[in-house]
Amino acid sequence: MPTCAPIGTALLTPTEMAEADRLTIESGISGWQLMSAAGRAVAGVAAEMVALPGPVACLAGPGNNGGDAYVAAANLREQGFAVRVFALGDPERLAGDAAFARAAWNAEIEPLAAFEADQFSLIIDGLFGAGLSRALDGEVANCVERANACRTPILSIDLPSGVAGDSGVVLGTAFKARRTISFFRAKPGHRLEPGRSLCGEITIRPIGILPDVLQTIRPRTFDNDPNLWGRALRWPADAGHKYDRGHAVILSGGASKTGAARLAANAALRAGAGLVTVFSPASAVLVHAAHLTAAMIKRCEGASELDTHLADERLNAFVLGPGFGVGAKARDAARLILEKARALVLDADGITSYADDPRALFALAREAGKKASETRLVMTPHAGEFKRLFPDLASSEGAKLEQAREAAARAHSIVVLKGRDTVIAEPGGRAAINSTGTPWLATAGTGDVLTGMIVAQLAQGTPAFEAACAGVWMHGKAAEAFGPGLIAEDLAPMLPKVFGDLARLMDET
Ligand SMILES: NC(=O)C1=CN([C@@H]2O[C@H](COP(=O)(O)OP(=O)(O)OC[C@H]3O[C@@H](n4cnc5c(N)ncnc54)[C@H](OP(=O)(O)O)[C@@H]3O)[C@@H](O)[C@H]2O)[C@H](O)CC1
Ligand SMILES: [K+]
Repeated sequence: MPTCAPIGTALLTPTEMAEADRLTIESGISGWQLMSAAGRAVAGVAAEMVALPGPVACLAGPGNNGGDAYVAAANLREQGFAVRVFALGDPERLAGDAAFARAAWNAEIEPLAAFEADQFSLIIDGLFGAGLSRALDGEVANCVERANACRTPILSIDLPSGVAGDSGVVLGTAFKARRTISFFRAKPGHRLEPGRSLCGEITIRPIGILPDVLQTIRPRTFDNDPNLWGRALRWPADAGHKYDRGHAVILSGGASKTGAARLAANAALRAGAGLVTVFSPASAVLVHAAHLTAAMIKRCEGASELDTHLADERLNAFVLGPGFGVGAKARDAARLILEKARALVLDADGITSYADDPRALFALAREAGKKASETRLVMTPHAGEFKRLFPDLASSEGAKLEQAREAAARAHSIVVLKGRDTVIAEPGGRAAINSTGTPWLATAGTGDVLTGMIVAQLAQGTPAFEAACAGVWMHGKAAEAFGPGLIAEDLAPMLPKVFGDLARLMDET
């Protein structure tokens, strides 16, 4: 099995980043050194975006984000660019490192009201970064809207001003940047929508903060990439056989709703489950038989037949929901599977079946987890399904990361809250934000395929959080590999390429 770096790529909230600064400064590197490095890095990216002599506008706010902008302005001037600085508030009131930075600029500072966006070849946004504390309004909001309305490219320092670093939520209004440069590690706001889209291309540069500080900070949020879960992923053993790779079961709906189960079944096989069986009502067995080849089919009419089949302990991971139908039959199936502490991916109708009594599901998940000493339930809701089980959490606007985290703790399960910025959260508080995928994934049946990719990892014995993360990542990578024109059936055939790339990536790390 390939090996991979043990820790994930951490995403730091503004509070954690401030702690990283503090610990670094404590170790002997000054705040001014950090700001100088940050400002120089900003100037470097700016010089990639605009030809000499510019002109370049630097917008400087009242805190250290503004400090970075003054350093960048001075550096660009040294390179020969024509630079004008526009400040929000009274620059005489800047304190600490930002006051040093203003002194280093040592030239005219104009008020923000004098800034005219269309007179420049580049705008550097140094109004607010990690210290954003409230909605943009008045003069600042007006300036942002004027800049967004013209075609001048914007380079944002740390975050587009107006985007909250911990959630990606827009407070009032925000710059729409062509590029964003941030330092040391990215923040959740760089990955979560709408922040992610407003950042444009993101560059993360080291500025002298020592990675060791992460041992003290112990971040809980990560990029969903193989650094996080690669070591935990099961690969076929050299002398292994198919039973070593688990037996996944997909529960099918009735005769007119069988496609979803087959999408999941084929994806589960391609994603590495040793065996896959579709449990089908009698009325749908022949429909499946006409389409399935490597996947097996077994009649399963209802609770008592399912109970009988569950006596076979090799059936270790299940998908329930896609095309299954909403109601007591789904609840009975989920209960039987979780009572036997088998791994369960619950999606679509399976989730909706618990809309009236989510706590019954959470209790089953808690007991299954206790019995197996590991999380057994993975839920894969989109925003609408999430709201059915967690109406109170869904009403807290925009804070997707915290919603998923809270839901996972409450439901004793892995919650995969889907979207362009899918969040995967576990009950213990660890969460990952996914960035793979393309807009073409917004098409019928792709969610069914995702359940197959996750159940395949569960069947092989990968722990539930890592199984969900890996499934989500692969799903996105498969879409990227296929490109435009994608439909759900195209995803599983891309997995051989995705696994090949993954193996190479992990060999390199
Ligand atoms: N390790 C690093 O990443 C480093 C980053 N650096 C840069 O520092 C900033 C963070 O600096 P900070 O001073 O903490 O915060 P900001 O500059 O982002 O903003 C704080 C000031 O802005 C005022 N504020 C906040 N929101 C608004 C608003 N909506 N309207 C008006 N004014 C606002 C805030 O006022 P308060 O009243 O809330 O106090 C502050 O005055 C980081 O983003 C990086 O760019 C360092 O250079 C080096 C290390
Ligand atoms: K900014």
